[in-house]
Amino acid sequence: MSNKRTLDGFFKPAESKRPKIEASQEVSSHASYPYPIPHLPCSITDALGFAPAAEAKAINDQPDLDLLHFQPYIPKDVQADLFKFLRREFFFYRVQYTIKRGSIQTQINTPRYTTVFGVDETSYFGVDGSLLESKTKQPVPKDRYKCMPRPLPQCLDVLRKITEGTAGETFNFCLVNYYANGNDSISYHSDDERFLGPNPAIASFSLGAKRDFLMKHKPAPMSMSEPAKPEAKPLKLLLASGDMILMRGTTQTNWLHSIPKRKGADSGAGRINITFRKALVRGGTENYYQYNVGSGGIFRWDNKKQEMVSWKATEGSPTPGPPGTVSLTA
Ligand SMILES: O=C(O)CCC(=O)C(=O)O
Ligand SMILES: [Fe+2]
Repeated sequence: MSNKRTLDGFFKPAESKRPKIEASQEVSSHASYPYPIPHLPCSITDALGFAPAAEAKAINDQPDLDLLHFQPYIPKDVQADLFKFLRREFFFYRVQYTIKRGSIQTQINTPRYTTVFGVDETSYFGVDGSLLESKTKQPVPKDRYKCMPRPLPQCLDVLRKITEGTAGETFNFCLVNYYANGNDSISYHSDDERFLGPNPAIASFSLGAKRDFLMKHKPAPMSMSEPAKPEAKPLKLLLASGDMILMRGTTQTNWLHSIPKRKGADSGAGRINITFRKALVRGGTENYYQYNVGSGGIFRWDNKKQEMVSWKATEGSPTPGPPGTVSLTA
């Protein structure tokens, strides 16, 4: 075979020469972060300028259901890079908590890695990262929150702004789930807490492994006065890397959703889910940090081991939990 370079060779994009994911020099830091989070590499930020990459399919042919499904939202050429960047750069938690039903206490082990950023509408972060009251613009008293709210890092804020443009909504919270494999899951629930207000819009992104997204209508309350509504059929959407589901209107009030455990194809691979939401009152901030940060250890992605590993803080680094709690594992 000749080594002579052909014209074709000159004009073909040199795909293999593209740097993997170049590190950004700039970082997002905050007193509440265990360590800084690099800004998105320019290659990813630039590509996000082309989002949404596809028009949305409306799914609203069932009672009380109002969904938009973007397949995909994140352009194909950066889906894998964005997934790897976020998995590598975030700190995650594996939250445990107890619930009491009557006299019986049960320990719940959240079956996925989680993290959260943001603060409810009553507060905002000043340019120096300090927490200010929305009404008075004065510093929020130290004991206002049991948790330590933290601002969205730049890498999520870029996506938040684009998503706000698409959804015609504003968001102040970002929850991140990492499903390490098919054993990780989220059970049937609705994101209808009162602190989100009526008819909350929730934008939900998928990156990495494909997973089923199941939806079913909540049981209708028995009512003599209201006529029976037509039966709602359960729904199964296969969420692929780069997809975004916008859930809005009466969806959360009336429908439950879940990501069930998965066996077989793709069950060994990881998936990141990012949701943007708007919490109106303080209770939302306390709730989101309690169930997505908690008081357990911090986990980081270990690229050699290809798994999340427990991370030990160096002395003097801040703990992300409520002030005064010991939140680092050995
Ligand atoms: O992982 C997903 O797609 C769904 C996550 C979810 O429902 C939630 O975090 O409330
Ligand atoms: Fe949810």
